[in-house]
Amino acid sequence: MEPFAPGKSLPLAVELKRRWIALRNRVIGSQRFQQLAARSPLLRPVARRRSAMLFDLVAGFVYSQVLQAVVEAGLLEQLGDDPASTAELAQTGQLGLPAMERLLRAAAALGLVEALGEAGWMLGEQGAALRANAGAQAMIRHHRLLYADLAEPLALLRDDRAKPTALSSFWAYGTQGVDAGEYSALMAQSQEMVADQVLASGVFDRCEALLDVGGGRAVFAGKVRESYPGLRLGVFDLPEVVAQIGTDAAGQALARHPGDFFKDSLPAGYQWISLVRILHDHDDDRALALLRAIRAALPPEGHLLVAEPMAGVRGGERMGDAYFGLYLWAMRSGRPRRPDEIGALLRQAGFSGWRSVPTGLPVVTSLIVANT
Ligand SMILES: C[S@@+](CC[C@H](N)C(=O)[O-])C[C@H]1O[C@@H](n2cnc3c(N)ncnc32)[C@H](O)[C@@H]1O
Repeated sequence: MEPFAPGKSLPLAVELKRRWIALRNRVIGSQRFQQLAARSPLLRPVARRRSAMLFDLVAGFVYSQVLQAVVEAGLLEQLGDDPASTAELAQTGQLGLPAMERLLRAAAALGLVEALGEAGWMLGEQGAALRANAGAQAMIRHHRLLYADLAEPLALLRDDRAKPTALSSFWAYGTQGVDAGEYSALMAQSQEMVADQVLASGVFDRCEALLDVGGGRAVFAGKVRESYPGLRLGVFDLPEVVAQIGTDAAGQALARHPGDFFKDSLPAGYQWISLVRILHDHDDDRALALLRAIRAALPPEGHLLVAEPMAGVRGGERMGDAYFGLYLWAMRSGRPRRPDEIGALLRQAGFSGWRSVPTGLPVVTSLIVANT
């Protein structure tokens, strides 16, 4: 992107957009407009919504810490069915009474718990949704590492990914001899939401054989099996991860392929390959090498499914660009990509074409299907 030089002519569409943004920002930033909006019955709801959004940005870190305290203090489990008093909750969370009172009031303001007068506390709407979502709870606990890395965000960005971070140490699986158990468990817990989106899209309706590359403990493959019992399934992952796949009937029914996708060739004989939450973990050179290896393993009428939160997708911008943008920066590898950026890598890797497949929840995942 070239630096903007005043007076330099821009293409008409860009110039019109520049003028519109400049005018809008002057109006929104003017104190007179803000006072007018606050007084006008017509503009007041918009002004309130905008200031609430701005305040959420200002206070987001505090909200996340309240969330973490609620999860770690065991409040979701204790308030699962029956109400509990502040004193009971204080005992569970190992907090003093005033501290628990303060936490509960903060959690109530965020919809995590709800006061039941003298009878104590119950889960709020957000708390009830979160209690049913083991994956989200696992991510909240895991965020302790991300927030440690983000304590000085500018320092993290200026460092240009040179120094190890808490997240990069956590994800240094396999290659550096770190136990694969903890990260595989985290991935497995948050997989259900992703698998639901993929299966609802119907992309596998005509698939006969699928290899899930980077398939972890085969949670995704297991969900595919439930929806398509006749489908032949395989999982490729690092040897220590493949070794963790269960030995129950479902685990035995799939082919296990231990290996390193940057060093070993992928097994042939599968009409479809899936990459679920894999590509964005890797910088462009490694992502391209992986796509080339996949292209080489697929038959002439083969397909690749890429499933991950993507950048620039309407409804998923906060997850793709803001959350994963910073998460992967702190991890020191990978980046969220727009569908067209993934498409360009697919073309470079030798795929003949690709298409985006819409999902109901782009914050959970977007989908791309490529053809050989
Ligand atoms: C972010 S996890 C995603 C797991 C799973 N697809 C999911 O969505 O839950 C990345 C997976 O890629 C595997 N992986 C990382 N590097 C690998 C490599 N070089 N070769 C094979 N698998 C690898 C990891 O072991 C892990 O299971």
